[in-house]
Amino acid sequence: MTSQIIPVAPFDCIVFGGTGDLAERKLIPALYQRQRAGQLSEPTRIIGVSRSSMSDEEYRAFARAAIQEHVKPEEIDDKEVETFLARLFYVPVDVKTDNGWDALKTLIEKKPARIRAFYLAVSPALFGDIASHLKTHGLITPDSRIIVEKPIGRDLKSAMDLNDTIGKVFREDQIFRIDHYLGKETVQNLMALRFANVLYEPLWNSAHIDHVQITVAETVGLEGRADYYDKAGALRDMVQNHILQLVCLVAMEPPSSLEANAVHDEKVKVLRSLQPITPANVEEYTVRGQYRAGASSGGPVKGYLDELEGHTSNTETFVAIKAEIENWRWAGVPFYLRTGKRLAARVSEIVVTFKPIPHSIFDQGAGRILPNQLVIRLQPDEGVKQWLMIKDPGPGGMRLRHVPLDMSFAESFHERNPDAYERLIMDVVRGNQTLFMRRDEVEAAWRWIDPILEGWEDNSQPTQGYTAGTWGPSGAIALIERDGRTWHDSL
Ligand SMILES: NC(=O)C1=CN([C@@H]2O[C@H](COP(=O)(O)OP(=O)(O)OC[C@H]3O[C@@H](n4cnc5c(N)ncnc54)[C@H](OP(=O)(O)O)[C@@H]3O)[C@@H](O)[C@H]2O)C=CC1
Ligand SMILES: O=C1O[C@H](COP(=O)(O)O)[C@@H](O)[C@H](O)[C@H]1O
Repeated sequence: MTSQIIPVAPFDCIVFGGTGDLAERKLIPALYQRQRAGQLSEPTRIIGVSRSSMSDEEYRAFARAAIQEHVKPEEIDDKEVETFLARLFYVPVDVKTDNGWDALKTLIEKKPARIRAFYLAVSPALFGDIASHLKTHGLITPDSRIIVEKPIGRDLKSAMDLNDTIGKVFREDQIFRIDHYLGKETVQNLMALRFANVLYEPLWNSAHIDHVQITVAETVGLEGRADYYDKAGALRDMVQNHILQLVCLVAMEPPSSLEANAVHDEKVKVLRSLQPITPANVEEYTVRGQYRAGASSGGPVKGYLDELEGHTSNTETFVAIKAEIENWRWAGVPFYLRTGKRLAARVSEIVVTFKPIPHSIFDQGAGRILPNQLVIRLQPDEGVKQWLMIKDPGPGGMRLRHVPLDMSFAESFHERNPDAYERLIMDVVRGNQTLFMRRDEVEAAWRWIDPILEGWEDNSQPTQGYTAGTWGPSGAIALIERDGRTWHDSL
């Protein structure tokens, strides 16, 4: 069975940074896929903006190459590509100056769609210039939206400044702060699993759950992003946003509806309930790592410092944290979080481990009774596995076995799984904020992250080396093993 695609209202998507990496790898392919799915209606336009001098035709050639490079060959339909490219326009603007804005305004107002989405795919340092020029040139209509990418700040103060800057020009309901993890299929399935079944909710608390693990492991290294990454590190790059958003979705109370504010309210409560990690206990609760030369599936790989070509750096490419949520539902249930680059496998998953049974009626010959586990796999092989104990089939007496009830989405559903950006951009056009971050969420996340950063700095906490292609530094293993638990084997 295929789900029905409902076209969205026509819109103008003005992509600042239209020639950058994000536009090339994610935004143009995502918009093309929505064209192919029949979701774009006339007269939707995509207007690329950056400093480079380029004609519309040259921008269309850039977009054609982006589609060829980043869309699977079997998903490239020449007719749809041509229809899509005809929607593309380009205006050179240096957003720091007044140059180019009049030309942009003329183009937008020539055949304006009611909905305008300004996508800021540029450095956050340019957000203020863009917002104020949009205002002074009268480009913001009541139906305009602005889409901002992470990083939203590098600490609480800078995040508040950025939010203030944008908030001077756009209403909160017009601001769409993207966290692409929220657009991933399985992340939304987590909501379905929790709130569309009666099975889990009665068990979803400290009486029945022993602990939760969230792993976001990557095999890639710096990928040419040293300038950004070395100033950010894994805590700012992945934990402040993606991982804390996953924590929120696992831990939040049932919202009264899927309406955006109802969901945001519950997520903010989780973030505010996170037990602070302070300079006094940061070494006990966190581990920082940095990869050294090693191997990946593609062969030998350089260490982080080699990739920086001679700079010294204490930036973490790996972080593990034991987080605790101080509320009735979760008191005493640790959330072990880990993320890193150049790890042993690319895998993102949430593992909920239930408590052991209170008493066994089986004799020793039945084997070990392992706790039930719910494994929600975000990527690759999206799906959910519920691990249970069952009897080994056959006449050989009572032997127990740990087996998964396996719901692999790829096997269960044969539809193409849209990329997170496809879903999120369409939600922007629909004006649906549910899968975006509200201002207070971003700031509450920084409020928890800032003392960790301060603690690392105050204690000069060094990064522990780990060999590329492994699961991170030994300290990360010790972090969980000293609580008598182990990391879930994600392979
Ligand atoms: N790449 C990714 O996968 C992700 C990126 N992000 C965020 O998105 C943003 C963009 O990232 P990315 O695409 O990688 O960056 P790039 O450096 O690849 O692209 C930057 C873009 O901004 C344009 N630009 C720079 N200065 C100006 C200016 N003064 N006026 C107008 N345009 C300008 C550049 O074009 P030109 O030089 O021609 O002006 C280019 O199109 C960053 O904030 C990044 O952190 C977030 C998540 C993922
Ligand atoms: O936001 C980011 O996410 C990517 C990982 O995203 P995924 O969808 O491929 O899991 C990460 O590589 C990057 O450093 C970070 O900025």
